[in-house]
Amino acid sequence: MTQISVVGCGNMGGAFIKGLQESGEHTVTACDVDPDVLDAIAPYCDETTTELSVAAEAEVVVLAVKPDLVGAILPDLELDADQTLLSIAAGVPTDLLESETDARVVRIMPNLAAEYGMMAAAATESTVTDEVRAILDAVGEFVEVPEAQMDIATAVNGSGPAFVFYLINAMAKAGVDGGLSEADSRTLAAQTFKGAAETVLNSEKSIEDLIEAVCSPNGTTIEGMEVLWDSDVEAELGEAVAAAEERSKELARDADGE
Ligand SMILES: NC(=O)C1=CN([C@@H]2O[C@H](COP(=O)(O)OP(=O)(O)OC[C@H]3O[C@@H](n4cnc5c(N)ncnc54)[C@H](OP(=O)(O)O)[C@@H]3O)[C@@H](O)[C@H]2O)C=CC1
Ligand SMILES: O=C(O)[C@@H]1CCC=N1
Repeated sequence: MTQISVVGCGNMGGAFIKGLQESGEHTVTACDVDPDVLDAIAPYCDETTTELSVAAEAEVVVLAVKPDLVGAILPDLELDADQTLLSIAAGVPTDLLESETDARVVRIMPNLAAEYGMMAAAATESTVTDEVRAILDAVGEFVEVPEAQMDIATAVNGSGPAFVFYLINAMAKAGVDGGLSEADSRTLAAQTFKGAAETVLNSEKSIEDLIEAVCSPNGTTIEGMEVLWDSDVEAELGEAVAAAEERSKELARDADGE
C-alpha cells in the first residue's frame, strides 16, 4: 500500500482518485485550491487538503494541475529524493520536471477512464518503478514508450477518449435518426464500442480481419463499410490526432520557455 497524494482534483485528478479508491490498494490525499472540489472528492479519498505541504508528505505525489501551473507549483512542493513525482501534465517534458524537483520523476499520460479502472496510459520508459507500476495497474493498462513518443501518445490515449465520445455520439445520433429512443441508441452505440474494443484487445486477428468477420456476404455491414472506405473518415481522424500531437509539442515549447 503506497501513500499517494493528488495535487489538482479536477477532471483527470478526480478520475484518478476515484479509480484508486475503487481498487482499494492505496491511501490517497486529495489536494486542490477549491474547497468545493475537495468536498466533491472527499468520499473517494482518505484525506483532503488545500495545503501543498500536506500533499508533499506522500510517497508518490501525482501532479494533476494544468501544464502552465507545473513550473510554479513543483518547486513549492519541496520533494525529497526518496519520493516520486508522477506528472500527468500534457507536454511537460521529464527533464524539465527533473530540473524543478529532487524527487524521482515519472511522466505519464493517463486518460479519464482511470475512474472506471479502464485507463489507457503511456509512461516514459526506463523511469517506471514497481511502486508506480502498481499504481497504474490499479486503474488500467499502460505501455512504456520513449519520451519522444509522449506527444503522439498524448493525442492517441490522452485526448483519444474525446475523439471516441464524438464517434459514439455520431453513431447514437444515426440510431435516433433511424427511430431508436435516445436512451436505447446511446446504450447500443456505447456498448458496441466497448464490445468492439474488447474484441480487438482479446482477439489475435488483425483489425482488417475483424471487419471482414462482421461483413456477411451480401449482408448489411459491407454496404456501410463501402461508404466508410470511400469517405475521408480515416484521414480526418488522423488529422485530429496530428492536431492534438502538435498542441502537445507546443505545450512543451511553452514549458521550456518559462
Ligand atoms: N482532462 C483529461 O482528460 C486529461 C488531463 N490530463 C492532464 O491533467 C492535468 C489537469 O487537467 P484537467 O483535470 O483536465 O484540469 P482541471 O482544470 O479539470 O483540474 C485541475 C485542478 O487543479 C486545481 N488547481 C489549480 N491550482 C492548484 C494548486 N496550486 N494546488 C492544487 N490544485 C490546483 C484547479 O483548481 P481551479 O480550477 O480552481 O484553478 C482544478 O481543480 C493537465 O496537466 C492535463 O494535461 C492528462 C490526461 C487526460
Ligand atoms: O486536452 C488536454 O490538454 C488534456 C491532455 C490530454 C487530454 N486532455
